[in-house]
Amino acid sequence: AAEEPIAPYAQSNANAGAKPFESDGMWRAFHGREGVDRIVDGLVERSLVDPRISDTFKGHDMVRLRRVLKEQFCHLLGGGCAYSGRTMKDSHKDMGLQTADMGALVENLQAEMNEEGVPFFAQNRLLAKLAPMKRDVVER
Ligand code: HEM
Repeated sequence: AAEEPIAPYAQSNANAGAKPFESDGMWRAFHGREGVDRIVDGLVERSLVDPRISDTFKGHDMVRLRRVLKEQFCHLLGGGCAYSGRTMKDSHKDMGLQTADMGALVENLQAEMNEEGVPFFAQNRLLAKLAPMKRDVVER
């Protein structure tokens, strides 16, 4: 499916907001590309019907979001993907996100990781990597 055009920006793995895990243990715990694709698709679908946060996603390009979110997770989990998306600060600016929105998204991610059968310790290692991004996502 086609993506909507966006303003140009500098692409870099540094935009992904954290350094990747170095071994392939996490990538395997998430069942590789197929597992990550299922988790990201499920996360987006779950968030689109979640009354707490669904409005936030309206009018945004979900084709692009799915693609770059899959890249970001693959990159961070040590799957060897390059991340081609924007920084976490640029991606979420002017969206007015609050701590509760971050909590809702994390709950949806946990539900998808559970459904995929990702071991609990591996779930928590990913969540610990994402947690510091809160300062770039949520508005002070
Ligand atoms: C650690 C937490 C989060 C991560 C890692 C994350 C990751 C991302 C990524 C990779 C993108 C796409 C960047 C691009 O288009 O170049 C994005 C965009 C977006 N995120 Fe997040 N996100 C997080 C939190 C949230 C929360 C809490 C919400 C709302 C409840 C949210 C809603 C959105 C929306 C609506 C977009 C589309 C923005 C646009 O169209 O320009 N995100 N996010």
